[in-house]
Amino acid sequence: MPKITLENLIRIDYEYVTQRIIDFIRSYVRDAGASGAVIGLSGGVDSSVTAYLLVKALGRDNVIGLILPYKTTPPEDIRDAKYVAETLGIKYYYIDIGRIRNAFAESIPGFDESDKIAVGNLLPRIRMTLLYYFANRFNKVVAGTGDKSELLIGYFTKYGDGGVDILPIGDLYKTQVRYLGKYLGLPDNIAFKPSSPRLWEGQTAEGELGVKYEDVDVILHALVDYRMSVEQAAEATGKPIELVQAVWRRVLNTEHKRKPPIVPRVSMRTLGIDWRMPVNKTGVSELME
Ligand SMILES: Nc1ncnc2c1ncn2[C@@H]1O[C@H](COP(=O)(O)OP(=O)(O)OC[C@H]2O[C@@H]([n+]3cccc(C(=O)O)c3)[C@H](O)[C@@H]2O)[C@@H](O)[C@H]1O
Ligand SMILES: Nc1ncnc2c1ncn2[C@@H]1O[C@H](COP(=O)(O)OP(=O)(O)OP(=O)(O)O)[C@@H](O)[C@H]1O
Ligand SMILES: [Mg+2]
Repeated sequence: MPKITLENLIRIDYEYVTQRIIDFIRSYVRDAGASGAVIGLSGGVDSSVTAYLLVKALGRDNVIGLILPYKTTPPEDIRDAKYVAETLGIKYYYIDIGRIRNAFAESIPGFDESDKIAVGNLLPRIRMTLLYYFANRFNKVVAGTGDKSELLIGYFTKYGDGGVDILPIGDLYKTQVRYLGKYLGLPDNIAFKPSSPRLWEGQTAEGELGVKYEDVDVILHALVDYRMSVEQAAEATGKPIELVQAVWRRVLNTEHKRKPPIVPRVSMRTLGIDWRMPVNKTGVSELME
């Protein structure tokens, strides 16, 4: 049985990966007939790396950044998001989403501030709405920033930061994204910043999940890429079986977030069951070409 380590996981060819992703972004945006991409800049590693890749692929004049802080956003995140936009030389908009968020709070009967998840998830969903406003307005696609770790364990808000058009770094684990950031020239304070959705004060990803991304990543690598059983993955990674089980449970419980909504069959041909249209890689019907 192979030994699965973080050292091996981060030893990938970052030059090759960068080129693959650049080619993907460029051809996708072209084939979709869009003029570029819009991205939310949080000052975190995922959005910073994705922004660097977008600019390499599309040129700085075709990328728009949105900096969308709420009061739970720390000042250093705003500073880092501005640093990314200004270093890349892209146009960016700064919109404090406090008033929008509070309009929801005031409009919802019985709004319960103590429900961290229901209330916190409003923030990514407000950001998604603003990203699509700019995408519609300037004929752009919305670039998502989810990485393979977050996508597989479902650590994102459904139709919030999960509501996007493309996921350029979706096949890279969080730890790999950090080293890709270094390769692309991101400063260490962004590349190695502890991950956080900043949905409430003091929230960190590892605090909420109860497991470090370094562990999540090797465990997922064993379970998903090597197709190991939970027992095999525990042995190959040297991680406790309870931890491996907990990660696997997250993967299974969040499958609904990675799938289009399900339709029950009541007719002769049903979406998602036997309606299959030949489409090109942008999802547009090939019959139109
Ligand atoms: N089996 C099923 N089939 C179809 N739909 C199902 C379902 N189970 C739940 N659902 C639906 O999904 C909803 C729950 O999912 P969702 O609304 O996303 O809510 P949930 O997964 O509970 O919360 C989002 C999580 O992602 C984290 N997050 C959010 C944003 C960014 C980041 C980050 O990494 O930075 C992390 C956040 O801290 C929180 O832990 C349910 O209310 C229900 O509507
Ligand atoms: N204050 C913000 N302004 C603009 N976009 C934001 C803001 N906060 C979050 N987002 C968007 O939501 C995405 C998901 O947040 P998430 O925290 O997972 O990513 P990140 O901050 O880039 O990296 P990390 O997961 O390591 O914290 C961000 O990448 C960004 O596109
Ligand atoms: Mg973050």
